[in-house]
Amino acid sequence: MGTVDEVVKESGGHEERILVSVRLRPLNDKEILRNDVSDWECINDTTIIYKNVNLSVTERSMYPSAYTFDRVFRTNCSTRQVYEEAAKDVALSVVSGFNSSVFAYGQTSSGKTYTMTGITEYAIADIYEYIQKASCIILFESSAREYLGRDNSSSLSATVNFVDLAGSERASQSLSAGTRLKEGCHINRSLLTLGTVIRKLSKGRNGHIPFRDSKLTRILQPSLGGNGRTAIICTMSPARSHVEQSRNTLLFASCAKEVTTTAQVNVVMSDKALVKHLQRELARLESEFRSPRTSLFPSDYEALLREKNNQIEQMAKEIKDLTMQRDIAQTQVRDMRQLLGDDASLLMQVGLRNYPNLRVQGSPDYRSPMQVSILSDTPSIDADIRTCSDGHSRSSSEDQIIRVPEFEENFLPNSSSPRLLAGSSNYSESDSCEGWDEIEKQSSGTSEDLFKEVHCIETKESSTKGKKESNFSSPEESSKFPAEMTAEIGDKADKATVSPPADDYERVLTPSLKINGELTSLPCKEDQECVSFSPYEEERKSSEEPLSLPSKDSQTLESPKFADNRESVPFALKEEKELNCVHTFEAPSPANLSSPCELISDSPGSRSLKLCRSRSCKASLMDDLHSPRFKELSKNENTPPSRSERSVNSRPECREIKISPLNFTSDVKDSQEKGSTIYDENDVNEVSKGEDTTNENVNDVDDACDARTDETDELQYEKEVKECPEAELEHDKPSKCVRDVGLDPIEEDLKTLRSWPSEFNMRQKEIIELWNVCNISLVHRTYFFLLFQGDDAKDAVYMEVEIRRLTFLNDIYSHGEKTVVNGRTLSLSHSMKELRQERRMLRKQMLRKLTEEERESVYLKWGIRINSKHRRFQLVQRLWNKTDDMNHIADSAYLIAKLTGLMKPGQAPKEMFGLDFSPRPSRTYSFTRSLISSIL
Ligand SMILES: Nc1ncnc2c1ncn2[C@@H]1O[C@H](COP(=O)(O)OP(=O)(O)OP(=O)(O)O)[C@@H](O)[C@H]1O
Repeated sequence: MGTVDEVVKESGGHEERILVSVRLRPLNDKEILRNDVSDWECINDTTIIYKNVNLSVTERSMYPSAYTFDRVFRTNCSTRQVYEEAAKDVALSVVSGFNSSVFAYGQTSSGKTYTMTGITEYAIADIYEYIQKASCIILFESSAREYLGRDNSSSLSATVNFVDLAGSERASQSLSAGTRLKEGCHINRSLLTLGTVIRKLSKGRNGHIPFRDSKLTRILQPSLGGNGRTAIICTMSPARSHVEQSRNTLLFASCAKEVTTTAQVNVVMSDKALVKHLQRELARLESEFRSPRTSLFPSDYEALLREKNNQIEQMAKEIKDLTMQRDIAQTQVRDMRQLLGDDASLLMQVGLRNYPNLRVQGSPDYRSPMQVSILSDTPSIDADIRTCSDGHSRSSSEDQIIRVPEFEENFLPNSSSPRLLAGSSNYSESDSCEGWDEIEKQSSGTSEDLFKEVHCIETKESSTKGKKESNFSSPEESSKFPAEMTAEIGDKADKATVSPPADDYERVLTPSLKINGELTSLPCKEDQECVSFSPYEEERKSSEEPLSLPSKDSQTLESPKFADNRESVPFALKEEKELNCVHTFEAPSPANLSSPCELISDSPGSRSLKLCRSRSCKASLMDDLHSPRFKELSKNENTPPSRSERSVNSRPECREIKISPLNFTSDVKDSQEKGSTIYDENDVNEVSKGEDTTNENVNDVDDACDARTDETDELQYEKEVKECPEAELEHDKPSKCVRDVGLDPIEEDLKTLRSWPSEFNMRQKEIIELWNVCNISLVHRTYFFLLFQGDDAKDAVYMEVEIRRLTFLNDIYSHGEKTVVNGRTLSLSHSMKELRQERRMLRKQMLRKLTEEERESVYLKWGIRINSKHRRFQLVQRLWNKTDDMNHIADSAYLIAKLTGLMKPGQAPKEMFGLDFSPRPSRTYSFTRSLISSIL
């Protein structure tokens, strides 16, 4: 027999027969005394036989001699054994919710009470044991239900009956009378009814079952009627004297053996539980009805499985990518830590060589927390920051120097930002660091030197008599051009010979003809190309594509952006070995406003290039010729009031100066030896002092300028201003005419330098405001902001260019107009769109460039909740939005520099903002492409 748990598990609602057993008791003392014999014998566990050999043939034919039941117990079997094998299974069904009954059936004194007493005791004991275990379980389940909020008030309800029937007895044998006899009759009737019911039940449930014929059968109906398990233990005496009762008992047992019952679990549920159960069932059925997935076919399961597998693969890839990113980040952190662990000399080396100084404007005590936070891995930063702060914009080496890490990664300014000019776009292929190294090699110390060289030329030029310079440089001798030009001015200033440029050169210039001393503007043939040098220019479509060369540019100091494209913009200057430069202006017609320069010719066979060189001319490279700002500037205090009255046609005094190739080196050397650097204030003063001498040497040019004053019409003037505004200024100052050709910026810059710090701050704020209004690229702003800190006098030029450019854009945008630059339409909406794209890029870069800790630090600093939903979006939206808060501006710049892996500012070519004074690297360098690759 199994345990209670096993019984519970095995209980089921299936049809089964009544378990019938027979227990044979031993002869009792009375029977023994009577010498009664035992005629019954259990031959095995299931069969009992009648062994009286004295029966007649008739008796033998009437009564079977062997009876088989579920279990037969011999006389020596214990009640415990009877219980275990004949009653326990049924009795313990009650704990599983089945009704159960255990009967003891047999004649009087056959041992019914003797058997049932034991069985009941054992059964109760087992049930009690089960209840004890179950109580713990139920208690636990109740707690769980309570915890889970489940209401399960259903319970099992079953009964177990232990029935000790009265024994049937023959009235004759009991010798009872009176009430005892009457009782015996009722008992026998009940037993008879029970027998009848059993017999009928054994034949099936067809027909009427007389359960109500006796109280006994009415009571036992649930146990016999089907919903319950029943075990009948028939007890019998082995004595021959009771053979008839024993046969009846066995007959009863045999009938009972045929009776089948179908026991079912009796579950009792409260109304509340029933309602909830039904509601859940209803919800489940509705869910199945709505969701076809619950009734998926095998094919659907396959598709679902494939989908899940794909998702798993996708997630595995993402995990792999994230792991790789994490490893990279860890490597970077490790490298930085190693860097931190290096000695100070190494830091200095790294800082000076590989991390060019980035000058940062700041208030005296300004120190950007953001900077410290972001660049905390760059040890030199803090030190540099601490040692800085001069109180205002940098103007010396004591300025704050910020080293932005990851400068090996270049960045790409937004398309709306000024692009690298032609030369800049032709840097080399991939190794940006190498490119920078190249720049450094070629221009170490360099831009300054060359700038000085240029101004030395100007100084020297100023010392020549009546000579004017042209800044054209032949492609073959670009680096020498300024000197050559200067020399030519010195040698042939009075020749006014036309040096016809080659076609290609002519193509990029807006020529104007000067015939018999009169200049005639020629339409610019390549306006678009000329404009392409504006700051709005997109990167060149191809490095091989000949770049348009505005005459202004060609007049300006040697520009790297041209140097790289010299081969594609061949000049005839070398062949001609002379360059005519006419210190005069052409006032272009409105149609030719974009014409940056004019080509003049005074003879059919030759043409003179009217070259106007001035700072403004240089600046105009980056400015739009239509810029109203330009017009305003042209009317500034440095502009003689009479300039607007000049006429192009009345410039006889503006001689054409034939310039032949010069020895740049020697000239530069001479100039440098004289210390005539344009931005050296002392030198400037010297130049100013030497003004008279200069004037004497250039009288003819001065005369020309004077003469022009009376003939200039306003329109022409404006055109001139747009093209060569500074040069025009020189015409207003005859006494300075020649010197001004090269040195007019000096005086202007000199004035500026005297109040430069405040001037710088003012311009910087103006630029920042305009950036904001015009939706200029944040990367461009950042680069410009970090690059130009006012510590260099020539920054003024760049800032002026930037202001003009932005003013122009603002003017266009404020009128809702568009402008087309190099085939590209610029408008406010377009700039806004590009700004949004750039912000998206920056958002992505935050994940790539900043560690999680850094990002959290940034969020905290910028007042953004770390767990807010669109925290990166919020952050990029705040960048550069407080134009009046320089701390905010600096923080924005540092963050963007970090995100974009800003290029090495100290080595970055400033010409990307329109001007350049440094030589170009000989090798090509796809700077723009490297920027793109660094961002994408
Ligand atoms: N298996 C047995 N082993 C030994 N003695 C037994 C056994 N069965 C019954 N007896 C004895 O037989 C006598 C009669 O038993 P019991 O009272 O249980 O019979 P009964 O069937 O209940 O009679 P009644 O129907 O009158 O109640 C008792 O003294 C009992 O001890």
